[in-house]
Amino acid sequence: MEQPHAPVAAEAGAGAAAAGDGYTIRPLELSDLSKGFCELLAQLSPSPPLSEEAFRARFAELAALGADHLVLVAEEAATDRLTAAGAVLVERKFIRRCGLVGHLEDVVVDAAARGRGLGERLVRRLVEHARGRGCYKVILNCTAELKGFYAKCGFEEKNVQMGLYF
Ligand SMILES: CC(=O)SCCNC(=O)CCNC(=O)[C@H](O)C(C)(C)COP(=O)(O)OP(=O)(O)OC[C@H]1O[C@@H](n2cnc3c(N)ncnc32)[C@H](O)[C@@H]1OP(=O)(O)O
Repeated sequence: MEQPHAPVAAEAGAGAAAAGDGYTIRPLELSDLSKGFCELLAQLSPSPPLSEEAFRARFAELAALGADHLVLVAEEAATDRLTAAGAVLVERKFIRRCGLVGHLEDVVVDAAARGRGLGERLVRRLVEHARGRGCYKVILNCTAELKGFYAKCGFEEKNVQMGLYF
């Protein structure tokens, strides 16, 4: 039986796309909890394993946002394991005639698969989704070490990032 997935799967540019390198980039599915999703996120930030209940609850919340929240993953055909993930959120503003802004978040490629162009492919798909939704820009926060990677993905440095942690 086909696994349920967020409604955004039907959006232009958001569906599964197989490439000749053995990876399929597609929207996150409920079955991805058992395909290494949490282990992948743990390479980005401390991220203890989620219970199936917690994962399902968050998945349902995000699915309710429709195409305004897209999580893409890359699955390796040979292993059925996830090798990359990333998300884009669409912010609905009043300024710019009720303009839309895309926020790129939580981009990660498994350490064993880095340097093969997967990160850039994933980011470009997420950007394409934001553009397709009508966003006038996509923004992100990253460390100075990652400026080169995001420059390769078409981004340029703008302003200063600030944070207030609780
Ligand atoms: C908004 C956010 O989520 S910020 C958080 C980003 N994620 C992380 O820091 C998690 C740990 N790191 C990773 O998961 C990966 O290293 C990523 C996502 C940063 C890069 O993924 P990769 O698949 O290795 O990158 P990819 O192979 O697509 O690289 C594309 C280009 O960027 C370059 N590049 C990759 N990483 C870097 C870097 N750190 N600095 C400079 N250039 C880089 C590559 O050399 C390549 O250039 P080329 O086309 O000239 O060969």
